[in-house]
Amino acid sequence: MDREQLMGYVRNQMPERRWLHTQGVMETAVRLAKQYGADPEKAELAALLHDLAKYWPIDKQREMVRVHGLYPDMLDYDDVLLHAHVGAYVAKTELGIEDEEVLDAIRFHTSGREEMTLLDKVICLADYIEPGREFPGVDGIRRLAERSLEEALIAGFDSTIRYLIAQGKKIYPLTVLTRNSLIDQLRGQ
Ligand SMILES: Nc1ncnc2c1ncn2[C@@H]1O[C@H](COP(=O)(O)OP(=O)(O)O)[C@@H](O)[C@H]1O
Repeated sequence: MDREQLMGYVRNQMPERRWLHTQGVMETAVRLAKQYGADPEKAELAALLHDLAKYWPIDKQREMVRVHGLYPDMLDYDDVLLHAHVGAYVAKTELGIEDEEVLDAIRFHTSGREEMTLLDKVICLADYIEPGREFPGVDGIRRLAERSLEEALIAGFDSTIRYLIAQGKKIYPLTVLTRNSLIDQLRGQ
């Protein structure tokens, strides 16, 4: 599929407000990629595809994670985590995306992972700060994004972890490991 076909495909998978979010993530990811030296084309592609499975029925997502062995430990946590792995799987097997860097950035855009690549960081942060986002603290994260990907991402994960604690929800541990790893990176370890 070419870029226009992929845009049409993704747009058909989601309601209009999520398509606006996707476009916001694309613009922000390209800007961050240029600012921090990642590949803007890969950033735009990963951003376009990152939420493609977000509105797929949860039963279908759970089934795909089980059947295809996509990070099955996620099945014990919030279902919202699944769409990232399902999206990467669909991008690879149905949309012909072969670039593993792009696929990983889709795969880990919600949870993060230890030793995130530059592209992973760009997509994850763009998802937090695209212009349509309005959660408490988002402007502070936007300001941090002007000087440090890592500081901004830590603030983003802090906000997610605080939210999960306030809701009494379980925290998928990879996000905690991701945050620890980003703190080590900031300290130059
Ligand atoms: N480590 C985690 N453990 C459990 N749930 C998480 C974790 N990280 C993120 N989430 C859930 O995922 C949501 C964010 O997912 P995301 O794909 O960015 O959705 P949206 O784009 O709608 O904000 C958080 O609000 C939280 O509910």
